[in-house]
Amino acid sequence: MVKNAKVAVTLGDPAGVGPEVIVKSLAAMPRHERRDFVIVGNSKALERACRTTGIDLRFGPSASEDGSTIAVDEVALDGSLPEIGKVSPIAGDASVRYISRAVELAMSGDADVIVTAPINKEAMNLAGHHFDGHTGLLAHLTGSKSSFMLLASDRLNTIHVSTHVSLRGAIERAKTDRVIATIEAGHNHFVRLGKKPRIAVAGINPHCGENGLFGTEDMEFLTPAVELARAKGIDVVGPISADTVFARAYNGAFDLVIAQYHDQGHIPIKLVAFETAVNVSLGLPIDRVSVDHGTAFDIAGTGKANHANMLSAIAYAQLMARSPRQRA
Ligand SMILES: NC(=O)c1ccc[n+]([C@@H]2O[C@H](COP(=O)([O-])OP(=O)(O)OC[C@H]3O[C@@H](n4cnc5c(N)ncnc54)[C@H](O)[C@@H]3O)[C@@H](O)[C@H]2O)c1
Ligand SMILES: N[C@H](C(=O)O)[C@H](O)COP(=O)(O)O
Repeated sequence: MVKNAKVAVTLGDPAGVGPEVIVKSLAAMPRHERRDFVIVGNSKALERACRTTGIDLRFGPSASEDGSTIAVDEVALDGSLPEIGKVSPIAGDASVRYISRAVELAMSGDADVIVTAPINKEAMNLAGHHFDGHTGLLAHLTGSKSSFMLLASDRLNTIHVSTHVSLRGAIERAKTDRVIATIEAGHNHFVRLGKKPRIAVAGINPHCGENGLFGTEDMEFLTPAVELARAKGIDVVGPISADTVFARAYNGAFDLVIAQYHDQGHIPIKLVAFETAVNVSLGLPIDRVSVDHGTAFDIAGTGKANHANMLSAIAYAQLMARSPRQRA
């Protein structure tokens, strides 16, 4: 068991609210706990966030014993510090290189877990890094065949069969094999955290297609996936109509809902737990937890960004670091 988990926190897009929520979170924790963190990014961006928020923190290449200096693993910007609140390829490129460096730390054992501040996907793609977000990029960097996005909160958890694709693409992806793989990834995660989860699969069509009246995908692909997963000993039911399954889970009937596409799972979670829900990447050889909000360019540089979500991500990351992975 890891005692004091070493947490690598990536800065996110330096033009967004990432640096602000990081410095606010560090300032909110007892000084000695700051020794467990290394920020992967640029001190200049952190210092700017300190000025914005009126926070007094010191950064250096390594943490001091008493936690008064916070460790920064410097990743040089390819240009000057990007302007706050603007999409920029320099910021997009930097945000990818922070993640890449954090993966090196995690793969080598120099970090137990990665916590990520938000990146801007437009900026990342403008810089020539053609990924759909952290989840796909992390799969690429770790040589993983697939990765899954879990959104976790106190009363509602949902893992997605697909995420950053068009609705048309999502329907194409909601096939039996992929649904089973998603059920298994979610199941294994909960088992790792010490719980045998009760899982519900959300239908893809209105009322699960109503026996083919509104589409046949539920009976063709989702019902067999549930049957096959049950045969593997997983406590899973469905498909259940997506308009009610999240409310039932929120009220305690299920520990995890399998969402068929991005917004099906994201809307309910962000509605009930925008401040506290965290985004967890599953199916990778390393652990990564993130805030569930984005770069919020509309408020970046104002000091208004709420850091509660970053604190939740850090707490969930520490929980994962204390929970050993199951051997295959
Ligand atoms: N973890 C991530 O890296 C992540 C997550 C979500 C979105 N994104 C990316 O962020 C960019 C902007 O996305 P968006 O505009 O759809 O969503 P967003 O979460 O950045 O903003 C949505 C709304 O929530 C507010 N908000 C967000 N974070 C807040 C905070 N900490 N405190 C107070 N208010 C906050 C914003 O001001 C805005 O009004 C996109 O490129 C998107 O892909 C990244
Ligand atoms: N859909 C994610 C969310 O809202 O939390 C977000 O875009 C981040 O995705 P990645 O973790 O793949 O960057």
